[in-house]
Amino acid sequence: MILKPLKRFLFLVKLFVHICDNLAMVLLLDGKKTAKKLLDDLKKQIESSSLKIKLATIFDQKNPGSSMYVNMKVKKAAQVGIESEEFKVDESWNTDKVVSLVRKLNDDPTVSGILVQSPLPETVDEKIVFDEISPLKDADGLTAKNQGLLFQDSKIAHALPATPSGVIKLLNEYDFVFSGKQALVIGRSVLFGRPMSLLLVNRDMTVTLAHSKTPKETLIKEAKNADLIIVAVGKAEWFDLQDLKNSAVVIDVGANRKDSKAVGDVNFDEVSKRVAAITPVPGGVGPMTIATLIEQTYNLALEQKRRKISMKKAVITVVGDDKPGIIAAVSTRLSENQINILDVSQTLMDNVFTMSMLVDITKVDDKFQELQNSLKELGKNMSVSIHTQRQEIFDTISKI
Ligand SMILES: Nc1nc(=O)c2c([nH]1)NC[C@@H]1CN(c3ccc(C(=O)N[C@@H](CCC(=O)O)C(=O)O)cc3)C=[N+]21
Repeated sequence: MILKPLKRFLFLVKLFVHICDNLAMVLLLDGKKTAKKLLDDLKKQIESSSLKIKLATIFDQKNPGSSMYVNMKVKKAAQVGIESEEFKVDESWNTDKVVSLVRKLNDDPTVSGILVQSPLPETVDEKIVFDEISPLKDADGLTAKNQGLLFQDSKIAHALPATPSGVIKLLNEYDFVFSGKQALVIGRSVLFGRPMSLLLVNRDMTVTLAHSKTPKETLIKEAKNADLIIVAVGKAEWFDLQDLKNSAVVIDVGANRKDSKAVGDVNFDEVSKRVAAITPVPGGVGPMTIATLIEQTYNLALEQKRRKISMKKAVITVVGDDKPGIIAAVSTRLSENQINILDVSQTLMDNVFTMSMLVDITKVDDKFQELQNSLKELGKNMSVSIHTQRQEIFDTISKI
């Protein structure tokens, strides 16, 4: 008699466990929502900063994926108040031509950030192009300088590769604990796998970086022990290993198309049944990549403004009889001294040549007098008068 209620109770417990087992208990890591939160916050900051921010994008116009992703980035940037300028390249471009374009954008003070969308046409060596971007304008964090700072786990502020950084932000949003845990990253690209594994090592994880030459048995063994599995192999629904920790978190970095639908690198239906949390595609890593790129463009604009304020400037005036070679001689002397010309104006009145230049003397600030004398001497040799003054003097005069 006393056994009956107990049996019934045990049956209910078993039933409950069975139902829980079969319910989709997996937590979806919502990149769309997290990215929106980040961008809403950024929009407010940009509005109150009243900065004029511009992102320049370079991409292969014939690559359908690139056009689509760049369009998405441009649209999201516009929503938070960042302007874009697009530069389309095709296979008629070689590496040198793209490098010249990047250099022009580096020197353009209206451009805050540069994004080179991968892949560029086969006629262009992409890595050379990445490294030509000024680290101060590297919105996607892919230059050797910025990846080197990541390698060093440097305290110096630097842009991070946008996709792996977006993954970290998403995991943080869900309070994922990194330290001491086991990670498996599959894919060793410069854009993603390499920087991703470093970001995790820097957060005290033990990381396995697997790739196309990793034997299947190794992959199976590593996946079984991993607390965090990140898949970036570029093959639709490729990851379908069954033997996983039920506490594992799976991040799907894939951006593939199947029957014109967006699908990831993970077989979602199979894997999501066996783990604790997973990112969906669409709506996972993709939106986080875009939000991170945009946030970094804003950070670059802030840093550029800070440097502009602390920049030391001088005004150089050249007056004398017009003769060929004056401009060339002065600009050569300036570039030998690592001085950048910020602005120039020239006039010729009754054969009297006048030129004024605004220059950046930040690098030679402590040798200002030497510079003054050197230019004065140069003027004497050409029978023109060259006068150099710090710009602060003009600022003070206009205040009086
Ligand atoms: N220098 C460089 N930086 C990149 O960040 C970069 C790149 N090159 N080359 C190509 C990949 C690809 N990529 C994506 C960004 C957003 C989505 C995204 O938001 N996708 C939507 C789905 C869109 C759809 O396909 O319908 C989503 O996941 O919700 C996808 C893919 C950035 N990439």
